[in-house]
Amino acid sequence: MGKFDVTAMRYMEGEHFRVLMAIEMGMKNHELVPLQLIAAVAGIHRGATNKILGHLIKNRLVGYERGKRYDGYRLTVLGYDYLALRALCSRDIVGSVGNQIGIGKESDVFIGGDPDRNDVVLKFHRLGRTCFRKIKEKRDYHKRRHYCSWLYLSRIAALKEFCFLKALHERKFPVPKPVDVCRHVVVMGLVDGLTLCHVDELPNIGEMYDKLMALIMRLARYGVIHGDFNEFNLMISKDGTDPVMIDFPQMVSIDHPNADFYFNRDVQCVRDYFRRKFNFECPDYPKFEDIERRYTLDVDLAASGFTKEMAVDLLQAYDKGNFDAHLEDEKSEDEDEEDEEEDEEEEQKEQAKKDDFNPAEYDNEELEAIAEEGEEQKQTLSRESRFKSWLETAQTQLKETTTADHLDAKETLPELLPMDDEQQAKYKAAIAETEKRLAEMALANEDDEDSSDGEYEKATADKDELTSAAGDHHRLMRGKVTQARSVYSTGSTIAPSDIRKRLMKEKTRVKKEKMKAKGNQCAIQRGRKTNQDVIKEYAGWAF
Ligand SMILES: Nc1ncnc2c1ncn2[C@@H]1O[C@H](COP(=O)(O)OP(=O)(O)OP(=O)(O)O)[C@@H](O)[C@H]1O
Repeated sequence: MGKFDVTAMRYMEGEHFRVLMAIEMGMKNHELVPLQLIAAVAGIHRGATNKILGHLIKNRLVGYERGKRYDGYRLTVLGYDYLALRALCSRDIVGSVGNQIGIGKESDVFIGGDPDRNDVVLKFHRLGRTCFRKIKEKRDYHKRRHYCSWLYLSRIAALKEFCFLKALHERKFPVPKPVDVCRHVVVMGLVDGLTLCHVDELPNIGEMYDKLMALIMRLARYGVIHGDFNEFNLMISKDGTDPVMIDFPQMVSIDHPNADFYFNRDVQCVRDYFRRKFNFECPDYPKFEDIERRYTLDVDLAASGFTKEMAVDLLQAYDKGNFDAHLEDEKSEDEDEEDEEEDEEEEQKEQAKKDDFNPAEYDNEELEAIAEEGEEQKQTLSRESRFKSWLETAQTQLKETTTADHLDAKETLPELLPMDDEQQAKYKAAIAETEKRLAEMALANEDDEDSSDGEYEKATADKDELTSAAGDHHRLMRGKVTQARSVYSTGSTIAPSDIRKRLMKEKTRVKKEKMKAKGNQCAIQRGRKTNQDVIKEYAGWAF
């Protein structure tokens, strides 16, 4: 157990603490607080804030992290300790910090001194230090960060302890003197003694046993049950005569549904310990039925500064056991890798989902365009019957006018049309109409793709027939025997629905590629952007 290193605090100025406080405030709703926000909250120019942050990072009061989505700063445990100590110093509660005198599951206990050099104990609450380090649980915690950040939980744990300490001390229970609470630090009087687990000899074992049982009963008369009344939470004065309760994290009311269970467990704990350690057994011990309630300490505690909401949050954190985010900086590399792998897996899954063509994912503009196309298609389909009848007429006319043989021609079609005006107009109109139909059908929606595709192919064939028939007719009229010229078509051999799908996929692929920038790459871009902002801001200033 070492000394609390407060050396860096000597060299810190008001602005350093302002920046620390800005990060603390930012962390209420940010996992990582961006530089811009810190500068804005602290009211210090961004360049100066950057410099201060550099100093704080060097002293490990602040951490800088490059997150997946954004970069920023977070307060370290030491940074939070410094903030609390600074506030306690300015309140003239603490004047010095010394050695660590105790270490609990959820706290570090240091000896300190007030400005008059009287001893005080500083208990720094650190929730979830030793257990519950599984990644899954941590992830779960991150998802619920908004209500159980380690800052918040440590703070309410300290507040709870201080409220209980105060209430018990006022009622003359043997507890350390409560001095003050700030953030996650409780300041209390020093108990000059040893924890019961470290006491090997007692001047009067029976008397101590009675005192402990009497203490349990007295608490019950006041309406509360300790809940964790064991050798680790009890201190014995140096002369071995007076017990002092130092910790009561699970104190419950005697109206609690499981109150008898907690009460009996406390009693049994003391009995077992005395039998094991001092070989002392006593047939007399208090029973839950013997309790006569006289006071309402439980009600007073409920009405103290520690609200019900805080109690629920704290209990949830204890139950879930996932409140060790502050240990992230101690997290092993393996765990980091696992985290990243899992994140990547999640991203890949998301990506795979997006790969599937889903019109619902397109933006409004695209949806509107598709709807418009649908309308057009409806109109087209309503004219379908007219088109069919027209086509039939054209086909019969063609049969009448064409011969079986197809003849060759060197000239192009427009040049080869010395037909009479009526015939020329008829063919021209038929071809133009067919081409128009083909163009409309190409734009038609894919909802009825089967039917429209069939029609489309049919129309293409008809048009080709019309064109070649026009050529044949012309050649016959000229009395020349020619071969059918190679026909041309404006229609594509790929179905329009396929083309549309491919275009849509192409669009999404381009979008997806843009989204792929992540990790370091993304962080570098963000860094560059921030630098650009800073440069812009300082334009015209000499450094
Ligand atoms: N007021 C005090 N005076 C002297 N020593 C203290 C005081 N408070 C705590 N300690 C020392 O610090 C140690 C840890 O304190 P405490 O039990 O309150 O922490 P904790 O985190 O609640 O521990 P746990 O949950 O493991 O019981 C104690 O065993 C004791 O040695």
